[in-house]
Parts: sequence; structure tokens; C-alpha cells
Amino acid sequence: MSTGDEVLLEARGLSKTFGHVRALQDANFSAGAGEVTALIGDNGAGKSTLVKCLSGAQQPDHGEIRFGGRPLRLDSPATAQRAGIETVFQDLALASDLDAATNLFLGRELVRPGVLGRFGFLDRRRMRAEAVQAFAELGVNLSDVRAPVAGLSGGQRQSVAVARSVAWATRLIFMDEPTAALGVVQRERVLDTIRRVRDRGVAVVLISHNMPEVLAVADRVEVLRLGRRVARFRAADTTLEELVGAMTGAIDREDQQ
Ligand SMILES: Nc1ncnc2c1ncn2[C@@H]1O[C@H](COP(=O)(O)OP(=O)(O)OP(=O)(O)O)[C@@H](O)[C@H]1O
Repeated sequence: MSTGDEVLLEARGLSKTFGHVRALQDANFSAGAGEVTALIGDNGAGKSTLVKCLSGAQQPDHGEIRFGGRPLRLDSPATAQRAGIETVFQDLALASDLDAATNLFLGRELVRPGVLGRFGFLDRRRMRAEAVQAFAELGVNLSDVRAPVAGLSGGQRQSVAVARSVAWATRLIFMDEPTAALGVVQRERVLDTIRRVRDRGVAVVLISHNMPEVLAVADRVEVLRLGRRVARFRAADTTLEELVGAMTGAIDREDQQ
């Protein structure tokens, strides 16, 4: 990375085609440990496709992904999770019939040893207590963590999805528009949470259309346009105008990096 930080995740030359649509065309991307990298770009620039390819939800047609200095083949989301990579998707991927606490632990339920030491029991009490704490940290007021998430507001569901990823990410977390459905207070809490996770040494990749939010929370910004990275900035050294210029094509700085 031109900034001299430790690169945790690096993608080189990723391409992904859907029929005639070239969603990614030789796209590069990098994210460093302990920093927030904003991934920005106009509608259809390829941001979600890039995140899906980097979190195992989709496979690129071409290109190389390196993680912690080694090639990493992401054939499924489970592979990414085992590597410490968590994702908050735009469509949230919650199990709507299950309650918030169960969603938080879905697939990773806490088990306490059985009396005979052979059979484990789901430790629901501990799961609920930890869920209440995780949601409180995000400023989410759920009157009942045992109610199915289908009955929650869009913002509450979004916070459940954020809480789940934050709880499990050990190395990298992708957040695709994590504040889109949130009110002002919850939005600030999520931004605080992003900073806290970053300060834990985790790499945070934030997709956002909200440029003031990007400038408030990101350390670096990478810009995609027409499926390619076209610019990178240090957030402290750039402006809203410059970011918009890179997204629309008025500025192309990738060759200078
Ligand atoms: N599963 C798919 N099938 C067909 N086309 C797709 C599919 N996924 C993405 N695309 C197309 O690929 C291009 C990039 O889409 P993508 O969702 O990655 O962009 P984006 O930058 O995340 O956009 P937005 O900000 O609007 O969410 C778009 O033209 C989109 O229509």
C-alpha cells in the first residue's frame, strides 16, 4: 500500500461477468489491519460484487486474493468466516423467524457441557445475556431479544446484523451500507462501533453512499468506477469534491498510486 500500512487483504485483477454485464474488470482492492477502508462508487460500480467475491459469497472469474500475505481461495462464506472475515450484507441475511439472540449466534451457538460431559446443551441464558449486551453497545433497544426478528423495524434488524458481524469478526469485517436504514442516534452508534472494532486491530471495509459519513469514519478511501478501482485516498487528505470527482470520472488517480 502506498501509505506504508500493513496490508491484510489484497485483491488483484478481479473480474466478474454476469451475462453481458462486466461487474468487475481487473479490479484491485486493499484493506489494512486496524484501519477503516471506505469502498465508494456510483450505483452499479461493482462494490457489492467485489465484497461478495472477497467474502466467499461469489467467486470471481479471474484474479488473485491474498490475505495475511498468502493466497486465499474463498470458495464459500464459511471459508471466509474461518479466516476471521465477517460480512454485513445489504440484504442482511437474518433468519426472520428466529429471535435476535438466536440470530446473533446462528451457526455458532454456545454450548454448555451436559451433566455426563457427553452431550452439550445450548446455553440460551448466556446467549441472551451476551446478545443484550451486544445490542446495548450498539444503542439498540430491543424490548425482547426473544421476539422473532421479522417483527423488528428495518433499523433494528440492521443493528442485529451489525452486532452479529462485530461479535465474530477477528480479522476483517465488510459492512455493505450498515447505516442505510438507521436514524441519527443509531447511525452514530454504528460509526462508534466501527471505530471500536478498528481500534481492536480489525480491518473494517465500509461501503457507503454517504460521503460525510465516509470522511468522518474512514482512514482510507478506495473508489470503484465501472468495475475498476480508479483512485485511492487518505481520508484526512481528501475532500468531498475530490471523492465525487473520482466516482464520476472527473479524476483518475489510480495510475499515480
Ligand atoms: N447476480 C447478478 N446478476 C446480473 N447482474 C448483476 C448481478 N449482480 C450484480 N450485477 C450487475 O453488476 C453491476 C455491478 O453491480 P453491484 O451491485 O456490484 O454494484 P454496486 O456498486 O454495489 O451498486 P449499488 O451502489 O447500486 O448497490 C451492475 O450492473 C449490476 O446490475
